[in-house]
Amino acid sequence: MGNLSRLLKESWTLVEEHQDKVAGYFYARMFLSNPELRSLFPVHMDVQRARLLGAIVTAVQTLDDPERFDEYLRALGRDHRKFHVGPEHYQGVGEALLEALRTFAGEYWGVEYEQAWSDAYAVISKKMMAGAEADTNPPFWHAEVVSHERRSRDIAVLSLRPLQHPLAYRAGQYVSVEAPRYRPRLWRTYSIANAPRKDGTLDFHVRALGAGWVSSALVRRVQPGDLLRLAAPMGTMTLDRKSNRDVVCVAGGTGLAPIKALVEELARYNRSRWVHVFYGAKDREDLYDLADLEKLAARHPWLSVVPACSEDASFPGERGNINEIVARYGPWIDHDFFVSGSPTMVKATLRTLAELQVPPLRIRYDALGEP
Ligand SMILES: NC(=O)C1=CN([C@@H]2O[C@H](COP(=O)(O)OP(=O)(O)OC[C@H]3O[C@@H](n4cnc5c(N)ncnc54)[C@H](O)[C@@H]3O)[C@@H](O)[C@H]2O)C=CC1
Repeated sequence: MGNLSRLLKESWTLVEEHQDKVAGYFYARMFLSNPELRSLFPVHMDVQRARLLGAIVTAVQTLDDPERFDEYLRALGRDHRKFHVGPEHYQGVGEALLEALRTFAGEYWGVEYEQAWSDAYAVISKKMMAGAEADTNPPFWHAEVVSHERRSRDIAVLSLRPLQHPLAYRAGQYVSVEAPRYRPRLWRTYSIANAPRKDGTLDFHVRALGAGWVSSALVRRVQPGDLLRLAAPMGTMTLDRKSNRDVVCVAGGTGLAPIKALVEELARYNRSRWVHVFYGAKDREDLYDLADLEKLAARHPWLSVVPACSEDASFPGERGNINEIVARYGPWIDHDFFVSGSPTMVKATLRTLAELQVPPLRIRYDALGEP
């Protein structure tokens, strides 16, 4: 580990416990120096708070992996154009960040840490600005809801058509979505659930859960004809066309969305790679897209689908958490992996794959929901 990376990790432990407070302080400071930004960010900042801290933590943790760091930050810069964040704002943001860290780190904060964060922020902001500047797309797209289908009590599949400009993306990527009519200025990320289509339409799989305000509006209130807004595509969970290894996809719940897009993409050109999809849900009602997946498997002999339920004792198929099911079907030493689901599901699956000795470089996942 490099010295900078060590200093960042070390100093982060001083504030880690107070993440919420650091974020609150940071935003208050930033809006004080850039009041014009306040009206563009959500009234309730919780989601954005988590996102900022997630971004910092990811940047800090991936400093040893320059390529991932680079694309992640460029995408973050493009994504922030939706808040009209421009090059003139970055200095004030950096000052607010350092002040927030200094305030909450306590007596162990020192010159070395201050310098490390300042250097890291210089790299971060340069990459974010470069990403934003190179982006010739609009800061966000208006998209019309063309269909809305309830698939279970709290899951819906929506189809959207971007107006005016096409939205170019790669299968497996995700975008921030806003429902201005119902939840103005609140953006949440969702994966695009289909490979790019000629008519430009995009599918989303959404589950309304607890306090998920945007998700509950998307499931329970949004109707065909409504206008939503979408920001720049992000994420690195995409196919490597040069790989000829067989593929294993592990999906938990609506984490199926990007996996479905990848399978559709493979269906356009794949002839030689076996593709195994493990699809986990709590009960059979939650296997909301199984019928579609089975249709795809019937059409493509290289595709197999294994559904599993973790809380449905009479399900006539595999039962258990999806990572355990994957382990039962191995060995998987020579496969490419795609993993998508809740953060705890992703973690559990990564642990299982490590036990199965799958090389980490063959595993793709996006920490969606965290950053
Ligand atoms: N909607 C979207 O576009 C996307 C959603 N996601 C994320 O996927 C998640 C989906 O949530 P739900 O549908 O509520 O799924 P869920 O909580 O009902 O879980 C579905 C399955 O995932 C597995 N699982 C869950 N927790 C686990 C754990 N701790 N260890 C091992 N396996 C576990 C189990 O097999 C379970 O049956 C959300 O966190 C969402 O943020 C991820 C990518 C895209």
